[in-house]
Amino acid sequence: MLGIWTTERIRAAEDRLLAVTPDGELMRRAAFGLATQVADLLAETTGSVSGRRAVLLVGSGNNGGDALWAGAFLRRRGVAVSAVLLKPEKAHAAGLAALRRSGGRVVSLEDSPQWIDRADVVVDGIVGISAKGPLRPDAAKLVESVDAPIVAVDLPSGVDPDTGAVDGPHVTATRTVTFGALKPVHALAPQECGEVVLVDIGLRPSLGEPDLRQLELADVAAVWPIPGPADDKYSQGVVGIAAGSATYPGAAVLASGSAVHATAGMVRYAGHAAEVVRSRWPEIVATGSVTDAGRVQAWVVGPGIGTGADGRELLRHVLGQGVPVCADADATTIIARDPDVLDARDPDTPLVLTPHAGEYERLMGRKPGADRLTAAREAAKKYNAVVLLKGHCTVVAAPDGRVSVNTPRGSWLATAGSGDVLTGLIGSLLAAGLDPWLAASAGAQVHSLAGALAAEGVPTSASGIVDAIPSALRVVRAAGRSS
Ligand SMILES: NC(=O)C1=CN([C@@H]2O[C@H](COP(=O)(O)OP(=O)(O)OC[C@H]3O[C@@H](n4cnc5c(N)ncnc54)[C@H](OP(=O)(O)O)[C@@H]3O)[C@@H](O)[C@H]2O)[C@@H](O)CC1
Ligand SMILES: [K+]
Repeated sequence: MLGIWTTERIRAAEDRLLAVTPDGELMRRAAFGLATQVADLLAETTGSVSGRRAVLLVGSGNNGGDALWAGAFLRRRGVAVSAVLLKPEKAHAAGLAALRRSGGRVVSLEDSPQWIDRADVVVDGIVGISAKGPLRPDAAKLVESVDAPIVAVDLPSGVDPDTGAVDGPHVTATRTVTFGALKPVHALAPQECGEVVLVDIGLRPSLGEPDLRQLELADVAAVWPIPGPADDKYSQGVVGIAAGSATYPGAAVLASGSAVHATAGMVRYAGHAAEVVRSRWPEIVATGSVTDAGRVQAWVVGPGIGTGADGRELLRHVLGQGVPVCADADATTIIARDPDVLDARDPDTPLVLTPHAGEYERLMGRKPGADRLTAAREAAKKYNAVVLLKGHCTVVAAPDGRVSVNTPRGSWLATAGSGDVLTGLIGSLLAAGLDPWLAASAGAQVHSLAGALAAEGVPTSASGIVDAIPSALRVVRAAGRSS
């Protein structure tokens, strides 16, 4: 599991480490790692390093200092380096001196276009973890004129370090080289960061527990229930699906199919779409009502059940069964309109809510806003539930403060019915007894992997995502074996 720390925590850890490290040492470690990555990118994109041209965009802080020191290291490898200083009077003095000693050139803002035009690579050292807001006009103009691949120092300038929010001009990097630890921006703004490379500068022991986590496929493999010799259909978990209606059976078919593929456990369906579900998935035991569904170890409730009195009663019944519940779609709306429905739930019974931004607004009375980590955390606290906040990056917060982020593999999940598939996955994992935060986090990973595999570069459908779940699980298992 990858750990991610907020900039406040990073800064505190850096201060502790700086106090016991010779002056300038951390920056030189960071800059050496940066220079190596810039040289590697030059080799990859042009076939050589020596004789190539790098332009450094240098802001007024230590981020610019990293770029200047890296420029000095690149000179040793024969790269022609020019630095454009956005605020010459505030440029990092030691870094600038090192660059000058190494034979690097400093060019004025006015002269910069001719150097930027001829650059093989541009290094973005405009601003790092002290960034506030989008790029300022002078920096924005420079960045706009760049055609060469950009290596971002620590993070792409103009993107918020703690939320990944983009609210105006910013850098879109080919590669981002960060130091000491991952920051939220790296998980929340994958398109702006490009490939993220972490350079070790010895910070990890000073950091403590991460603020945010990102599951790797090997983590998913470690928790995903795979039947062993002693397992039967019950020990893998029996999941109940209360979804869909006679008029709209699609949600029922998708959530049920997803559950069928997710684990080897048994799937029960209860609702008005029983006929359709049975004919599509003969392995499912389908009945007309949740009251005669039989024993289940977790419920999926919500997609397509409607938001009227029947839907409300259905939700109440399911919440009162003392087993984990994943409440989605219409169930979220019912809870938002009538939170008393949650009285049916024993507070110790795990509940997973899976709102998109609109449902979040209904639940919380406000939009999630740019800080989606805090938004998800607050909803998790308020509802004493695991909250999976959908969006380009899916954030999963638990009431105990744990948060994970699932960085997408493209935009393939933006298709009708995709959410029903996710709910089915999470429900199956809950039935298998997984911790609800892990169930939601692992479900989101497999969902996005199945989406990418189903799409293979062209738009796919929710049914396509269901069909790709076995392939996604094979990829997950392979990652588990090779880790
Ligand atoms: N500490 C360490 O040991 C290590 C630190 N390291 C490195 O230091 C970096 C942090 O450096 P930092 O704290 O000096 O600030 P940094 O991010 O460079 O910003 C500087 C100034 O930029 C300005 N500015 C703000 N917003 C802006 C915007 N939108 N657009 C344009 N400009 C903007 C604002 O100044 P102003 O112009 O307002 O005076 C702000 O004060 C970190 O990311 C890592 O790269 C590594 O070397 C490892 C060791
Ligand atoms: K930067």
